[in-house]
Amino acid sequence: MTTTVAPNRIHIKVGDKCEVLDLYPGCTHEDVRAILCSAADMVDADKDSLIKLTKPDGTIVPVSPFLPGNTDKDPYTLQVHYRSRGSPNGAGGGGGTASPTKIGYLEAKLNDISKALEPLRELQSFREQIVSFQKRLESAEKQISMANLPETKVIPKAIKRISKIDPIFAHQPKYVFTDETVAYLKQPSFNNWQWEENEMTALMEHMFTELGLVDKFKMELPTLKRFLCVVKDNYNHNPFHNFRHCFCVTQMFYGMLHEADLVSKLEPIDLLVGLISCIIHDIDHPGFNNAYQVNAKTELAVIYNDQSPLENHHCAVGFTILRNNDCNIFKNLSDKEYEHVRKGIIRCVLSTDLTKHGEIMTKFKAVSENFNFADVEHKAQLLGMMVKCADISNEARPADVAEPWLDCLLEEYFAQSDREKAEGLPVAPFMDRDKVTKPGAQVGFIQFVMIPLFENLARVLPQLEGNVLPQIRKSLAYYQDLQQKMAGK
Ligand SMILES: Nc1nc2c(ncn2[C@@H]2O[C@@H]3COP(=O)(O)O[C@H]3[C@H]2O)c(=O)[nH]1
Ligand SMILES: [Mg+2]
Ligand SMILES: [Zn+2]
Repeated sequence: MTTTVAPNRIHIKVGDKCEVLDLYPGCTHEDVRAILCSAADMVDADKDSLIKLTKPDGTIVPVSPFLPGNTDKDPYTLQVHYRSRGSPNGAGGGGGTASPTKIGYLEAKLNDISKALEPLRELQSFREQIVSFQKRLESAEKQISMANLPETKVIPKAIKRISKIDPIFAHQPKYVFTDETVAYLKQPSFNNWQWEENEMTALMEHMFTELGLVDKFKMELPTLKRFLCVVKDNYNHNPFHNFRHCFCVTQMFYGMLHEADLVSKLEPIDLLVGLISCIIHDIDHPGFNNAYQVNAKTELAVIYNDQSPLENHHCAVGFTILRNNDCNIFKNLSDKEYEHVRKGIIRCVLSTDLTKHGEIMTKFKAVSENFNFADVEHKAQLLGMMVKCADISNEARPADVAEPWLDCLLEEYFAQSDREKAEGLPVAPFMDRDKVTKPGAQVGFIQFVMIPLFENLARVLPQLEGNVLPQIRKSLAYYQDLQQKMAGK
């Protein structure tokens, strides 16, 4: 007997027209995006374009293969905005012919641009400092090349990229979040997909204020905003290792702090270490992992002698941004506090290299036997474990939030393995599009990496057994079941 699986039927409104779309089981996040773009006659929209679906009551619906079905009485409204790499903030009219609204839009834009030019003056001296810094670096480089060495840039990209400061940030809209949103932000089930980049930076800014870090460390709000904005601009537009991943990791860390009532058990300085570690932990990720860096003998592998080149780079880029006075949220810390914060952040970010996983797990198991919140070393280990958990926490979220992340991860993995094949480099089986299936990628990862890691952390934070571990076990059961079905059992 054959059974046909019914598609999920959704009704959407694009401008004046109504469309009926069928989403078949097994379709991916990318498939859904492609179907929606074609319904909006914008087949050339790329993965950076913004797709927004709203219910008739204005609620935003996350674009995912799990879109709830609806009827022609309550169609979703679909908007697609082109977003090119050149305009990462995504402003755009979405093409179309010039109309009075379009002219109004252009006029408003013109106003925005002229306003945006004001802070340029403010930034002028900052730029001059960067230029003089760059000159000094260039002369240092020249001295190296005087010895007729090949032209190797010994300076991490970070230092050049910091010039990517966008003067427009100062005129970004002010966001006011509802009580419901700020309470939801503390939940591990928070849905990241409905927020745009500027909204995510504003949510992160809220975390600093809510945790009392702005007051405690006398942070100036414009400096904090600038720091977050520069961090955002220094994340690359990779399928997975992008600013949205940074936001998710930070939000899960923040969620765990609240879930386990750590705000009262840790010192503000510990919260600061954890939060900044999450924020910078994958900054300027090139989309190719450490194995690729080492095998391809890239600049990063050479600079860092094959020792966690990416994690070292993320740290270096983060601290290069912080060194800049206009972004330095640590400027009012005492020397002792700064030293502690820097050491803690370096340790947390380096702990996200999964090749260090076994060692970190064993050490934490030992301290968890008699964990002491007054012990500095114990707390440093706890923070490292929390950042690691947050980093791999996608499957601790509801399925409709987690699954698109798996598509993103596999897209990045496949791009790497394709390149490795083309360059004749070793290919890891878990990245090979000819060998990987979605359940195959998740079952082992959840069973042998995620669950033992979260269970280890739950020895000290038992509250994770309540809201976080059950969802991870549910994801494991889902993928185990899918794996069996695919094997025809
Ligand atoms: N298979 C699998 N790997 C993951 C998942 N989440 C994170 N990872 C991997 O774990 C790594 C942790 O550090 P990174 O974020 O740099 O890169 C991450 C991915 O390579 C997941 O859900 N499934
Ligand atoms: Mg990483
Ligand atoms: Zn990460």
